Amino acid sequence: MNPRIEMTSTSASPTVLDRARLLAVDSLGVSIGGVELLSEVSFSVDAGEVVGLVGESGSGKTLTGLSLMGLLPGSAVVSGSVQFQGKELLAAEPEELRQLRGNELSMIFQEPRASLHPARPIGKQLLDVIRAHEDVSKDVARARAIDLLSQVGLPNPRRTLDSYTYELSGGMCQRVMIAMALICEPALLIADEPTTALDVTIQQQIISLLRNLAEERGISVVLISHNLGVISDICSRVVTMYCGQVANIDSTDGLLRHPQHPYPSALLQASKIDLDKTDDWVGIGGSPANPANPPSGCRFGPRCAYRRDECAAAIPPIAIASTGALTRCIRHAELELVGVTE
Ligand SMILES: Nc1ncnc2c1ncn2[C@@H]1O[C@H](COP(=O)(O)OP(=O)(O)OP(=O)(O)O)[C@@H](O)[C@H]1O
Repeated sequence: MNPRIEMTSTSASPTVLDRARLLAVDSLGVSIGGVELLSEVSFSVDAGEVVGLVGESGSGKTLTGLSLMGLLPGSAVVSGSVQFQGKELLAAEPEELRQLRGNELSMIFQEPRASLHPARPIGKQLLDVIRAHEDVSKDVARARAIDLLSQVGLPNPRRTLDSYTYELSGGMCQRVMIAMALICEPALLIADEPTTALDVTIQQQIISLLRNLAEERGISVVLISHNLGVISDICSRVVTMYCGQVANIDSTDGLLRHPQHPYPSALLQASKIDLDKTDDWVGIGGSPANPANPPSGCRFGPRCAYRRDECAAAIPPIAIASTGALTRCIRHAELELVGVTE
């Protein structure tokens, strides 16, 4: 069963897309089991751009990624608009989506081992995918697999082809997954916590691999991560999510130095981030709001040090701050929020 699509009248209207704009998400909403897990999610990604998607656990990052891939559970009810290369994905037929996933869109996940078959050599798995996409002989596919594995920096691609996942480290498995994602030469790669399961040195190698893919091959990346060090290393813009909504969108530099929303500011303060290291957000006081029972008005309100009564009156609309950031805070103009202190 495919997710049910409810097109909203505003978002279904044609949008003139910038030539460089690859993805435009407009008022995306996702409900599962009657609970609105994503609402009013809007952001865009340009060609060759690396955009970070950050927020605490349960804020809706993975659901957003899965929505872009058309991989939501069949029980999901989806609304809004997701335009990719000018095409409305939410109205696409399942076969069309499968084609797009096979060619233009790829996603990699936190646990690369879980995405690979434990009892089949890596080479066979790669060859299967290559030959599903390209009508080529086994020998040509094998040569392509070796080339892909060396492109992602695996030192001995021939040996890797004959290896099983248990013989490879987590970092090597993630490189194999990235190689697999590159088979179709995607325009957009969604990387969901791709380094979380890896140790710090390997994290940095995978991140520089993703950066090279964006810089040298023009592949756009949506990087989902808890790790602000990783985000600041590679992303030009950051979408901060809270309780199924976008709280803030800013350039990475703007977010780190002059945040325009109390939520990312609090996260930055709590993390005591050192931009030269890959520190995690350590979390802030209180528990994240539950999308099944969200607070009225601003969803971050109950945890916000700057809360006023009017914050609970209505969900704040997204406003443009003087810095150019987009923020869902009615008080942004009067607050002097602190980012990373140097
Ligand atoms: N299939 C599902 N059915 C019901 N609820 C779901 C489903 N998938 C996700 N959720 C809920 O949707 C919300 C957002 O989940 P999501 O996985 O997108 O968060 P996240 O920001 O990616 O968190 P994490 O960093 O822990 O992966 C959570 O409250 C989660 O429990």
